[in-house]
Amino acid sequence: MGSMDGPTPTTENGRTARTNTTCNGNKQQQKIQSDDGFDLSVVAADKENEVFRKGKPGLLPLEVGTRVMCRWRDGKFHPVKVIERRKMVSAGPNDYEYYVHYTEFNRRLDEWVKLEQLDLDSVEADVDEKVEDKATSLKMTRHQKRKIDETHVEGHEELDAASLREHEEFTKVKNIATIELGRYEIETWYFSPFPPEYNDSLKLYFCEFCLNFMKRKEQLQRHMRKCDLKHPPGDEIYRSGTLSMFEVDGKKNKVYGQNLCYLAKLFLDHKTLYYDVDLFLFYVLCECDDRGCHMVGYFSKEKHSEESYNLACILTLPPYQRKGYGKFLIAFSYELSKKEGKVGTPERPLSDLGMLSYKGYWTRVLLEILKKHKSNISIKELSDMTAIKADEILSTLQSLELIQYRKGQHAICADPKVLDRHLKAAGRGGLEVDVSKLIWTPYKEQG
Ligand SMILES: CC(=O)SCCNC(=O)CCNC(=O)[C@H](O)C(C)(C)COP(=O)(O)OP(=O)(O)OC[C@H]1O[C@@H](n2cnc3c(N)ncnc32)[C@H](O)[C@@H]1OP(=O)(O)O
Repeated sequence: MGSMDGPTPTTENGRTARTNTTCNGNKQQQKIQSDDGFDLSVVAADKENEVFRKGKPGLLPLEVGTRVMCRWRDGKFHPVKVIERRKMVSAGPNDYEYYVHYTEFNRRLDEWVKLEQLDLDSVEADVDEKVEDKATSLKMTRHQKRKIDETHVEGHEELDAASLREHEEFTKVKNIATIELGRYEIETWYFSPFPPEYNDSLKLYFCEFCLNFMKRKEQLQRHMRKCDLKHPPGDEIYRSGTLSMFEVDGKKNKVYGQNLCYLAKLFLDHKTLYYDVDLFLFYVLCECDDRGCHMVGYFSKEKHSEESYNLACILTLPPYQRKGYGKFLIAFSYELSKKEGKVGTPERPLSDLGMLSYKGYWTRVLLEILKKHKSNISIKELSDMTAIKADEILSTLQSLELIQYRKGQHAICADPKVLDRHLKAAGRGGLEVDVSKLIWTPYKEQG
């Protein structure tokens, strides 16, 4: 496979990518065929690349910021940007691994790749670094501010450009690669600001009940012999079959709340990590068996929200995703809002998966009501029935083209056939919340 100068393009994919891109990765290369159908452009490109590599002895190691094509797990080449590089153990001068961001994909797919996964012929000549230099030499941008808020490391307002960049770079690369939680080993998605003593650990071991985390398996085994929790600390407010929901008060269970935030940040990108867990309630969903209650996912909720947020962060742990638990958690958050007699909305920004789940939930809930009531119902009534904010009802129905604007007013036009078509397209409903099993009163500050 790869030599010190880069991979020899012997695979079909390598060859395909090469024929489609030139050295700067943008222009399409003309396909030249010989009489017997052999693709001569490959040979031509190989020659050209040879020259390119020889002509650019400084190509390797690649600079941070380089844009290049990279072979992904689907076997195809995709454009990436190099975020970071590291020398490999027992390495030659150019033996680096590269941490890349696939520019077409979400950041959770960022990963370390080997040189042979990169198509060096597609390296773009200009490295982005200069542009980034410019940005960091200016005052802090909104984006940078947000990045810092995300990880909530205090004192950043004081940072000079160099330290700021150092911090940005630090958070760009996933620190923990995998975690062990209960019977699952889970690959992480994003950076999470664990205390510095965990910085050198690629894997962390979590107690699935108290969520304490450790660097070594033996520590976890020792801990499990002592830990007397078999479910999240707090009140069980819902039980239906094997499914239970626990309400954990961040003020009463500070360490648990913080551990949960560290864990959740590994799968949440644009969310602030609040150390100040006192202000939150955590609703932890569990599948229960004779060994205990195993966390499936959770959502957090501010005790008092001025913006009528009924959910701050939501997570279904990856092994449990796409099984309807996300919609269950969303439905649960609205059931709590109904009990409070308030409308609610999730805190922004929503992630891509968060947005998909919410849109799916809103669509299904609204269509099912419209099916029963035909169009004789107003947005206000829908909002009262569902605890969904009127704005979100309007935008959902607008996206389904069920709203007409007549005489200065929005009117719902719901043809039963159209409703059925949309309902079919809306997919599965998710796990149902059986409201009769919810035993809960809204949070009240204790005197
Ligand atoms: C306010 C906020 O916190 S925003 C941040 C939201 N949280 C995150 O992004 C954390 C990481 N992601 C997750 O934890 C999960 O993906 C959640 C919580 C968003 C959804 O949880 P899940 O248990 O997978 O949800 P559920 O099984 O009910 O599916 C929800 C719907 O979202 C869509 N969806 C969810 N995941 C995917 C996916 N990977 N690809 C395509 N569609 C998806 C589908 O429409 C799905 O319904 P379907 O399976 O019937 O087609």
